[in-house]
Amino acid sequence: MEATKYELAQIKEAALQNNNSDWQELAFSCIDLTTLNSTDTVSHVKAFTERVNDFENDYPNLPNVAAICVHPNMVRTVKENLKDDHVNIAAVAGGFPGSMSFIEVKVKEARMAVDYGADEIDIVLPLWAFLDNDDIICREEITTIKEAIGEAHLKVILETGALADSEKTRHASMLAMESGADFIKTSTGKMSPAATPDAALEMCIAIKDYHRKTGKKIGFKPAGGISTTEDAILYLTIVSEVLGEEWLKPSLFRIGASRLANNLLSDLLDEKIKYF
Ligand SMILES: O=C[C@H](O)COP(=O)(O)O
Repeated sequence: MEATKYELAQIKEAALQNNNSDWQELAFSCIDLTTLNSTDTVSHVKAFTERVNDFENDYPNLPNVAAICVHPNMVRTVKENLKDDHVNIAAVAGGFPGSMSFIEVKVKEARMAVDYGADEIDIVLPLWAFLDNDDIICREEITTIKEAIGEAHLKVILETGALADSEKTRHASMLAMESGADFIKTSTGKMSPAATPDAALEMCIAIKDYHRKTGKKIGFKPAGGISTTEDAILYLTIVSEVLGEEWLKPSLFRIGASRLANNLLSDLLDEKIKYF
């Protein structure tokens, strides 16, 4: 089986070697800077967006983050305030984080987020169906939401911490990609375990298999609990080892994180920084 070709222990060794400023900058440029708290307010999201606007002036030698990721009702605030055209707006939708709603509501929520300005929509695989082996419902939901959001990119969160084994992770990955996911994402960040290197490895192998079969390049987004530079470089290294350097760019790799940016920045600039 393919998985045996990749030894996590060796990838971890390679990640130690990769932990330099080039890789740290690359990791920073792939961040979906996330605020997904139930206490998020319009004023908080506005201030959060303004930090991203200011970043280019404050750190002209560094790339900005790839996207700001918020709840769907906060998309409008980001859209009204975001000045950097290169930073995308991502919204979680579809009954995030549980996916426990009606398909009609999920579609409407995802579509409304796009109408308010989201470039990317992050939905959760309906685990309530997947864990009952009801692939048909899962495929229908993803396909329907994909169709409803038009040109916006769709990320499907597998919530790998809820999947029993690597086979399930591989199966969920394939199902999501076959149903129209532009990215597959590990976790919501709302349950434990969240992102893990083992799940990331399985998902990257599935992306590679899918690319071999179809020629389509699907992106990968580890998210949930990723807060240190070392974590970020490890996920980049997994992608590099399995999928190759071609995947090491924001169009095919993101890290969803609420706490990582300050730590990466601190390591890049060699001083403790709390910017975001
Ligand atoms: O989608 C992104 C995650 O919710 C972020 O999780 P985190 O707050 O643990 O970094």
